[in-house]
Amino acid sequence: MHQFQVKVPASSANIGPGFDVLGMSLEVYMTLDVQVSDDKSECVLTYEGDGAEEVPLDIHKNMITQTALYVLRCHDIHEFPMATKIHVKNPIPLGRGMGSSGSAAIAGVMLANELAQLKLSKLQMMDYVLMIERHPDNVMASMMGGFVGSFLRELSNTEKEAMIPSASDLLNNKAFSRPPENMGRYTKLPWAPELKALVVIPQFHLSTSKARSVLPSSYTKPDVIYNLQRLALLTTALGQTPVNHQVIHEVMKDKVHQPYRSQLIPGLQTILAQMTPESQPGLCGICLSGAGPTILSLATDHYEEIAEKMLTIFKQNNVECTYMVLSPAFEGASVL
Ligand SMILES: Nc1ncnc2c1ncn2[C@@H]1O[C@H](COP(=O)(O)OP(=O)(O)OP(=O)(O)O)[C@@H](O)[C@H]1O
Ligand SMILES: N[C@@H](CCO)C(=O)O
Repeated sequence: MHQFQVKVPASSANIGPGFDVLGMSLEVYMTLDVQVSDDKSECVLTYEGDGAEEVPLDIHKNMITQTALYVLRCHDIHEFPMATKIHVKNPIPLGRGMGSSGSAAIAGVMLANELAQLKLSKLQMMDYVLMIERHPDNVMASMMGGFVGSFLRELSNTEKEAMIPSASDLLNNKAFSRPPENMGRYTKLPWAPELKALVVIPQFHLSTSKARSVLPSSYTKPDVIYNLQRLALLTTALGQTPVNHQVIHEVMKDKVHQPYRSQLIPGLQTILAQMTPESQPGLCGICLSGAGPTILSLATDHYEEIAEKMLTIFKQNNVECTYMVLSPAFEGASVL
């Protein structure tokens, strides 16, 4: 019997001004325990954790196994080995801005790579992940680990054609396209050891597609400059010890996505306006985590007080929340 475990961290994307550029992995992990035996039983998927009531267990409908089947199809393999048992444990909240879909796509690609012994490198696996996720910030951080900046290289016209089918059509086997090679480029950025991520997670779902649909199709020059200036400093400010709380607070501000998404997240505007390093000892910066509704705060201490203040503001807006204090998952995704 062949047994292995796929382990993929959650992630937080954007980190303020780095829309679709910056991401950090978070040390809360989805795991897949996989057993392949040579008896004649069916492929079985079981699941526990967040989303257990809603996530399909049919391997042709579940995003993890659909992604694995897409990768296998690209290698002329059309089904899982017969007796594959996959047990998913998922503590990553679905549809909340902690990269659940990116982690699921990575888990699926790593599952296929291991089952079929494809011997793809992490960057080669990222090509398949990017066919599903399309923007690199969450998935590059989850796969590579730590605090990461990334972009998609420019594609030729032929390569652009490979990207025409939607992720949904690729996953549902309604279209077939191999990914362009070496699409994703990344760099790991420094991270000060005293910084931790506090994620305050509202108990409602916000899909990334809905949160992207409220964004404008163009931006004013002052707003673009506002973000670029902050982004440049942010990439080094988060790696400097001792951390400068005030500088980080200023450079985590954003004018590209948060102002538009705040209509979808009651309480976000108040949190951004009221909570500063001056009012909350230990707090550095605050931003929307990914597409939201989770709020990411970077802080050096007093995590509980910061969280309680946010929970109070959310409660005044009739939103219940939970929270976690997490370090970056520096090693990224792995197969054990
Ligand atoms: N473990 C999983 N198993 C199956 N499907 C999943 C899993 N995790 C996520 N998904 C799919 O991804 C969807 C959520 O993706 P979405 O991009 O909207 O949010 P997110 O990835 O949690 O947030 P963000 O991209 O803002 O960080 C779920 O509704 C589900 O369809
Ligand atoms: N950069 C993405 C992250 C969420 O998947 C967004 O904010 O839409």
